[in-house]
Amino acid sequence: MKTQQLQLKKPELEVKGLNKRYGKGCSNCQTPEMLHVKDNRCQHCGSVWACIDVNFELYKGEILGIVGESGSGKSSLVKSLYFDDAISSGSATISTYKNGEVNIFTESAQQKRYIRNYIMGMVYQNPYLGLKMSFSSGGNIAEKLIASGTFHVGSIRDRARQLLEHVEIPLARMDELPKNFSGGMQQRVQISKALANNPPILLLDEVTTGLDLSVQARVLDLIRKIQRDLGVAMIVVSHDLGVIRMLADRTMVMRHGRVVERGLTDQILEDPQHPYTQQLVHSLL
Ligand SMILES: Nc1ncnc2c1ncn2[C@@H]1O[C@H](COP(=O)(O)OP(=O)(O)OP(=O)(O)O)[C@@H](O)[C@H]1O
Repeated sequence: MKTQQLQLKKPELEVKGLNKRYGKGCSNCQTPEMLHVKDNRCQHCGSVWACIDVNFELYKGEILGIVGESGSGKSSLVKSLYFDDAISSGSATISTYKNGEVNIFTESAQQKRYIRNYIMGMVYQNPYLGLKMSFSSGGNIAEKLIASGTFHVGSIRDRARQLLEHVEIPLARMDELPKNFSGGMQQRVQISKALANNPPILLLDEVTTGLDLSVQARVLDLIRKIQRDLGVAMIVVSHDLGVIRMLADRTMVMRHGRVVERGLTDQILEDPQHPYTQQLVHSLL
């Protein structure tokens, strides 16, 4: 989707002024502007401003890539959005949640659980964070469905079959523990679990990092297929511009907690403006 087309639509997710600090902070780092250093770490108390004034929109059915070197704040951003980590300040609204009129970060714990169950799915780099390895693959999906109020065993198994088929897990393995699966299969089960309740937004954090190239390609194909078939809006986090090039319509480049460049992925790859992006792009060539 092109930028002009996107701008005519209401964003699915809109994030404004998101700040996230790890650590208690001290009189020298109450705000990120006070740091006066090249990076985002306070030299006095060691606190880190992992996300600094992050603003962006995510539109229905698009894939937004977030790229940057290790420690640039990519994971902190998606973990904050999924409420894994509490933010320091900022707001996010979702058009399909209370008409986009409520800052999701100030909602109650119960409402945040609702958002995690129905509105957002998350796929982690480490499948141990997204899956219960002592539950079968079908059981993992069932857990998500039960959390959202589906209790009929037949319906749960039907939905689990449908989801596992979608991610190309042989149905004969539905009752096996995912800890016996390969890394690529575990990621595919994680994706199916994250999609269990048809969330309009899917967050994917370095989901192919550490996989063999051929396995990586299969997972990337699957992500593209899901976007095509289901029209889910996705945020794809990766340190690898190759992954971003394959998947993302638009891309944001992060460095030391800040977004230093954003635009159509092709544009960023062909004509990077920020010296840091130029460096990233040249390392890909
Ligand atoms: N739980 C935590 N406690 C303290 N500091 C943290 C914590 N998690 C992340 N950080 C710091 O926040 C900064 C951003 O980390 P983050 O994991 O978001 O970066 P990233 O771009 O996702 O990198 P990577 O791909 O290596 O995970 C880093 O300086 C990191 O050390």
